[in-house]
Amino acid sequence: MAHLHSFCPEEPANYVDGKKSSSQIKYPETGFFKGFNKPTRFEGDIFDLEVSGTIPDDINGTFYRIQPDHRFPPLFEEDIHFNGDGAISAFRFENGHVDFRQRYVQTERFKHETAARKSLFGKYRNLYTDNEAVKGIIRTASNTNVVFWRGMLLAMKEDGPPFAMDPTTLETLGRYDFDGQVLSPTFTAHPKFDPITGEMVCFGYEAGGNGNDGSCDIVVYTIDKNGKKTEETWYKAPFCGIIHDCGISENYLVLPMTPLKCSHDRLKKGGNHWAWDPDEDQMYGIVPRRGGKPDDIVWLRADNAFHGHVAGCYENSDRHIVFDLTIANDNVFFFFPPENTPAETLNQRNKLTSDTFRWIFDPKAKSNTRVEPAEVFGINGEFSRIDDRLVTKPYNHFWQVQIEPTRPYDFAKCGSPAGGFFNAIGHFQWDSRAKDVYWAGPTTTFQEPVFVPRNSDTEGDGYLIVLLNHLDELRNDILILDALHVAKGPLAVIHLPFKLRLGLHGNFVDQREIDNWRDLRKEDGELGPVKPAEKPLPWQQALEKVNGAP
Ligand SMILES: C=Cc1ccc(O)c(OC)c1
Ligand SMILES: [Fe+2]
Repeated sequence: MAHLHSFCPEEPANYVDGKKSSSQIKYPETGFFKGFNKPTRFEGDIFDLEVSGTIPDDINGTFYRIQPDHRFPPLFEEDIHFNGDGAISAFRFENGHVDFRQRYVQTERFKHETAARKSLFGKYRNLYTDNEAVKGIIRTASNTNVVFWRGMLLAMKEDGPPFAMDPTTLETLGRYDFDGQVLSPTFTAHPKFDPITGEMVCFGYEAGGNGNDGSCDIVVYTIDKNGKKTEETWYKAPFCGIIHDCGISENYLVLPMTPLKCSHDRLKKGGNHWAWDPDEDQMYGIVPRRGGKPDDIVWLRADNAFHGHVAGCYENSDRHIVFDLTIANDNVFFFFPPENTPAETLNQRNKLTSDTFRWIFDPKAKSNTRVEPAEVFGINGEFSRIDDRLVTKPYNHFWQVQIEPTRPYDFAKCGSPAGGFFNAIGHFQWDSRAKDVYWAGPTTTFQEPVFVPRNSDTEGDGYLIVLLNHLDELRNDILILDALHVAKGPLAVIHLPFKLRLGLHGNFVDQREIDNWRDLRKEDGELGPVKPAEKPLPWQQALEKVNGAP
C-alpha cells in the first residue's frame, strides 16, 4: 500500500540553509518543535474538565498562565522556544469545578503574521532578521507572564510593552501604555505588587532606542493603586545585560543583572541577541523606590553565575536588604552561548545546579563592592513562589519545582525531558530548613506553581496549583496540593485531554476581585473600559519621521 506521504512527492524543501524556503505550514524537525515541544496553536474552551479526587470548593477564582506557542513555522530553523507567540490559559475554579479557556495574545506581531499567513519576524530580539514589511512594528510576542492589574490582564515580555486582555473572555484589548504614562520601548515581565500600598513597581532594561539595540538604559516606574504613575527614573547599567526578574522591599528595588550580554554589532550581523560571558560578574543594581535620581543606583558584584527567579525580598532590622533567588552555576540559556562558540545542548544544561541563595545587601554600599551570599539553602530547583501577601516582608515558606537526579526517569518513554528535568515539586521553610517534596513518577515533570491562599492570614495556609507534564502521553494534568503538605500528594487532579506547551509564568486571581473590577470597567461603570494605547511609541514616531509613515 502506498505510504500516505507518497501522495505529495513534490513537497518543497521546508528550510534551506536554515531559512524558511516555502510557504508550507510545517515546523522544523529540531528539539524545540518536536514531541512535548510541538506547537499546539490551539484556541478554544472546555466546559467542566475531568477531575480525579475532590477540588476544594473554597477555591473560587481563575488560574492564568502563559506559554510561548509559535503560531507559524519560524523564519529560522534554529528558532527557540522563547520566540513563540504568547498564548494564555485560564482555569476558572468554581464550586469544585474547573472550566478551561485558551487564547493567543493578539499582539501586533500576531496580527501582521496572521494577515500574511506566515512568520514575518525573524530571530529572538533581532529586528535585522525580519521581513522588511514589518519594519517599525512592535515585535514582542508577549509570551512570558500574565498578571491582573486594575481589571485587565497584562500579557508581558521584557522586549516590549504589555498587551491588555479581558480577564473573562481573554479577548485582546490592545497594547497598554497606562493611559499614556508608560512609553518605554521595553517593560519587564516581572512587575512586583506591593500588598500594603497596592502599587505596581516595574522597570524596563535595554530601554533606550527601540528596545532591541543593546542600550544600557534602565527605567523604573511606580504606578499607584489608582493607576497613576508616581515615579519614573532613568538609570544606566555598566553593560547591556539581561535583567529578567526583580525584588522589592519596603524602600528598595533590587535588579539582578546576569552576564548574558547584548551587542548591537552582533545583531546587525544577524547574530544572537545575547551571548554568555563566562568572565563577567553577576550584578545587583539597587535603587530607592521613592524619589530615585539617576546617580542613586548602586551596583554590587559577585562571581559569575546565572540568575533564576526571585523568592522573597525584605529589609532586616539593620535596614539591609535580604534578597533570595535561585542561581545556577553556569549558563542556563544554552542557546545563547559565548560569542563565536557553538550552542551547547539541553543535556549539558540539565547537568547544572540551581540552588537558592540568600544575599544581605547594604543599600548604602559603594558601587562595585564585591558581595558573597549570606546563605545557600541546599536544594536544586527554579520558579520560586511565595505567599504573595508577604511581598516586601519577612517570610518563611517558598515553593519551587525541583531537580531530583536520584529519582528514576523513563528515558525510553519520554526522551530528553522537554524544558528541563523539573521532576518534583517542593515546599521549603527558611526557619526550620524543612523540605517537603512530592515526586509524581518517572514520566512527569512540573511547570511553575502558584500559591492560592485559604481564607486566613496564616502564611502558606492554602493550596498549590501546578501543571504536570505527562511526557509519555503528551498530555497535561493540573495538581491541587495542600501548600503546607506537598509530600502528601494531590488533593485533586484535573485532566486536560491534550497537552499544552511548556509555559513560563502564571498567577491566581480571586473571583471577587475579577467581578468587582468588571463592574468598575463597564461602559457606564465608575472607571469605564480599559483604554488601549492610542499613539505609536516614541521610537516608532522617530522612525516615521525618518522614513515616512508605514
Ligand atoms: C525565563 C526567562 C525568559 C527570559 C527572557 C525571555 O524572552 C523569555 O521568554 C519566554 C523568558
Ligand atoms: Fe521569568
